Amino acid sequence: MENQNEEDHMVEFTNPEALNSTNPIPRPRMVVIVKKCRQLGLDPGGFYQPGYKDGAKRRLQMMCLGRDWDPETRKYGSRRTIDEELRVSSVEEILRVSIANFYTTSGRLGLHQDRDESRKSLKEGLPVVSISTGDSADFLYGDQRDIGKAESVVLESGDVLIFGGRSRHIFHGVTSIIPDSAPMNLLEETKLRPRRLNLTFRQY
Ligand SMILES: O=C(O)CCC(=O)C(=O)O
Ligand SMILES: [Fe+2]
Repeated sequence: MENQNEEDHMVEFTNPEALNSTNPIPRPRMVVIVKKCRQLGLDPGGFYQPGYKDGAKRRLQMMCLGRDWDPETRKYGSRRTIDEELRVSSVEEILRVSIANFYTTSGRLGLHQDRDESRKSLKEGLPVVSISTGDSADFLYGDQRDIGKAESVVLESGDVLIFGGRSRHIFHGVTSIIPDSAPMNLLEETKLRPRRLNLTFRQY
């Protein structure tokens, strides 16, 4: 959010519901999600390795469903035609923005805030809903961009992490992917290579 003062960045982790990790997605549903992402990801307009403004590459593969987020300009553009496919999902209909990240075992995502959504969405603290599948990840979060002061939690396949309200502006990132930690039956049923797929949903 532009012109946000330092105080607005402060996050209090007093509301456990604002940042929680549970395991609510049943495996058959996960299989459907992973297969759909795999199919969309292989299409033109699917997964690609985004970069930073300075030319460095991010250490993950990304695909936007719903509005298209440009990691270089950090702005949302119009929808991609490929979206029509996933619009069958009611969650996507409501929340409008979904970004899929695909991590190999060397994948990482530095500490950052999700703050490119509309001023209204950010101000209201509308939650980011994050679904993890495949290999587990060491996920870091905190109220400052400081790895040394951040807390960590392992996100496993099937975990849903929700950060909204006062936790909407947490700094967060992925420090490592835990090799060979994906549930074997998920890999067998989806033919997903043993990697991590993360889906985030946001209201623009
Ligand atoms: O992969 C994750 O768990 C986090 C993804 C994320 O923070 C993002 O896409 O903004
Ligand atoms: Fe994020």
